[in-house]
Amino acid sequence: MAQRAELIAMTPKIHIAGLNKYYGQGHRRTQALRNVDLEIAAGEFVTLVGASGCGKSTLLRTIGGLEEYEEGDIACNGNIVDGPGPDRAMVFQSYSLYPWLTVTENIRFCRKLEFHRRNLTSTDVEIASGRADALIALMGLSHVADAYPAELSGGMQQRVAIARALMVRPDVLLMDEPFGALDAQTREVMHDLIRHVYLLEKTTVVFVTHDVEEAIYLGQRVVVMAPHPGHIDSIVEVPFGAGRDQDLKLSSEFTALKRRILERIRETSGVRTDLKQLEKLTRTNQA
Ligand SMILES: Nc1ncnc2c1ncn2[C@@H]1O[C@H](COP(=O)(O)OP(=O)(O)OP(=O)(O)O)[C@@H](O)[C@H]1O
Repeated sequence: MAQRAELIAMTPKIHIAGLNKYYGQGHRRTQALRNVDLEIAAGEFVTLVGASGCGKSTLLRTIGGLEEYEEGDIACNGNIVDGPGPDRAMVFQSYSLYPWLTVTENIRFCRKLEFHRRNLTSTDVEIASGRADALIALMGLSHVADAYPAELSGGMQQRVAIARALMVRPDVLLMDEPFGALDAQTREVMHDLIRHVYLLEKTTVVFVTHDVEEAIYLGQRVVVMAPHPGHIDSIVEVPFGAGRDQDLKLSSEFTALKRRILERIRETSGVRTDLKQLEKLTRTNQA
């Protein structure tokens, strides 16, 4: 099997070089990302972790074309990213479904818009309907296909949002803390579901999370980001193969990796220093 470096050389799905990103103007201008270099191969599952404010969402949104960038390059399939496109679908923590449409209608909706735009034929529409039905089955939504979002649990709503994102057969699925609002049990189910879908659809996935366990369980590589300004601190290869189950999280190899990444996030977040300063301040005030 080809090594990752060879894969990237053959098919660099996402290429990021020298990316600097700023927010605001004048004296309010702040740098959110500094000199980010990252290459992601076709079919890779990469997770982004790091302390709050280190630029995970900014990086993801910039890849998605939702944020402009001033310096550096981002390319998807060799094409410079200068806005959103059907090659990159996004899934957010909030499900952002259309409340007045059923599950099936939500999933078909954006594809319908595309048909209108591109003036496609009824055969294309039929093919899309088949795709929608397949995704509904794949995501375990068949029994709620005619329900409205308000009638579904959070986990179910997120399944609909993922199915909708997959509807356009994106090359890259960009996920911003998609399971952040779900309870622990539902998250576990969603982890196994998203891995199953990923292996089946062979999509490239970039996934932002606060949860290091989630990042290791899902990813082939974990990109650890650090703040002030946001940058890539290190990239950790996950040594586990495609066949993963929940018991993996209990293995010593998994917990050691988790400890290593958590330690790195603590080191780079500055929280430890802040606590020390706070202790010092408290002692001074008490003296
Ligand atoms: N629209 C915006 N305008 C100005 N500054 C912003 C904006 N969005 C993000 N920032 C700043 O950019 C930096 C990176 O934010 P970002 O949300 O990307 O970090 P994050 O790692 O995703 O954080 P979290 O884990 O808390 O969601 C932060 O300092 C944040 O305050």
